[in-house]
Amino acid sequence: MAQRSLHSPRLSLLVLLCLLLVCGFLATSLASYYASRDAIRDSIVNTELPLTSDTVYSEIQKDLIRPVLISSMMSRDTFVRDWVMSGEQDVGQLTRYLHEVQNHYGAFTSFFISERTHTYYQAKGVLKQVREDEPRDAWYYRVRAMQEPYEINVDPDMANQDRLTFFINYKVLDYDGQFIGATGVGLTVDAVVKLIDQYQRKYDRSIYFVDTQGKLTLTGAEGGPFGARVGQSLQDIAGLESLLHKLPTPQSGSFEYQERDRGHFLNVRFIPELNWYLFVDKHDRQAFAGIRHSLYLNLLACLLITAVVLGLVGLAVRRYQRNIEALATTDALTELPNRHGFDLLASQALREAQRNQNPLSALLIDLDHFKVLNDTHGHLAGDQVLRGFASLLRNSLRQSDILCRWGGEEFIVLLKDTDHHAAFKLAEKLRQQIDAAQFAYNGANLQIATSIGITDLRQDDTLHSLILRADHALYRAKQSGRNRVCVEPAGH
Ligand SMILES: Nc1nc2c(ncn2[C@@H]2O[C@H](COP(=O)(O)OP(=O)(O)OP(=O)(O)O)[C@@H](O)[C@H]2O)c(=O)[nH]1
Repeated sequence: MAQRSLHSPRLSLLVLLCLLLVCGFLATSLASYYASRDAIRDSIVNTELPLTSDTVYSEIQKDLIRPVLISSMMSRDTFVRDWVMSGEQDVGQLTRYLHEVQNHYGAFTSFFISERTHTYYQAKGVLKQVREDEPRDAWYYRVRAMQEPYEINVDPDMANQDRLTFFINYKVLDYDGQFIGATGVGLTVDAVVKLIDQYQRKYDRSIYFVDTQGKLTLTGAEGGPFGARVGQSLQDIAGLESLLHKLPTPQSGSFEYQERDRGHFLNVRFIPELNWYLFVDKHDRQAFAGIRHSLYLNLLACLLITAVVLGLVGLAVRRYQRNIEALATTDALTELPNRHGFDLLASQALREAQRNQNPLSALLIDLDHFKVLNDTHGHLAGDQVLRGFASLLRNSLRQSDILCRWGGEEFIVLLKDTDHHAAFKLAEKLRQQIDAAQFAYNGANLQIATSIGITDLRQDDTLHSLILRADHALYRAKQSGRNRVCVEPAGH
């Protein structure tokens, strides 16, 4: 019971320490994880995505400004207007003109559509006649009807294997301001698509364009969000169905949405030249992977540190407890068991002897006139004699005998398997040895005599009754002149 009660505070201490360490480590690790997450999130929302959006936007503007100027010049060109107004006589003249513009300015295509004949001219010659009921020609009728002098449009170029092309469509007016046709140049969006691809690969983000109806208009080579293709509506893409309704207002800004188990950061910018939205989209799993990895490493390190600290504290506490236990049962001066230590050892020895009906004798040993020795030579000399006496006793007894400093200058010995006759012989031998012994102290040789009381164990004895009888025997030894051995046999 005593052992267990010593262990439970140790266990509580270790559990408490473990809780403190785990809570402390968890709190600091999680706090730094969430702080880093917020910092990364801020950087994505406020820096990374807007920067990508700016770059893509400026790339588009760069690509568009030159063609807009060229188209503007074409629409004001007197040759074109004169040629139309003089009845579109020599097709070769206009074709050469368009060919020259296309080659010189590096455009992908150049065109003129005549309002009078509805002929679509381009660098290679006449392409076709535009018709109001042909969906592919709707753009022309739109341009004709619009207020603004020009529009930028993205369409498949039917003259060039339907490659997606930016068209700058300018209205051409005669000298009286009457609409006589539409002209302009087209350039492929390959450069923008390449840029999109490069950014998507390098920075792990999706870049795509969406029109005001929510339809994907331009994506990287591998498609838009979740592989969606141009023409698909955001409303048909799982996870993005409700996105359009939630988009930031008025037209540009940041937005976050959830796609099953991962969050997305979205930067949306309205591009007035195209009447499109530019979407730059990044999911958080990749962004947070690094700090999540460090969080796991942190927690692992914390676990290891906790385990090591607990192990070391456990060892230290166990050693400390052992020392305390030893101190509690050992006499510091003689290093013999003290009365508490003796109680533990003696009770067990008594039980064993009584159970097995083995003889056992108790010797109560008291130094004679020790007070005189103390008074004459000093207390330290007394201590030295007590140490020497204890060591002499220890050396004269068997390992199995139980020896203890009972208090002051009194010692007790339990001799296992020994009746009072044998005990008497041993005690007498001890008494003579001590009588003859000299204890060196400070240049002097000190001598001391002992009185010894002996008794042996009865079946009904307790430790108390056994010692009481030995004490009677000791008393008789003292009374009858000291330096002698007296026996109080069990029968008395
Ligand atoms: N130096 C020293 N003296 C101690 C220690 N413990 C007890 N004593 C002394 O031992 C002395 C015991 O004195 P008494 O009980 O009168 O016994 P005594 O002088 O041996 O006389 P008798 O036992 O009658 O022969 C006291 O003076 C105590 O102070 C100790 O650890 N060191």
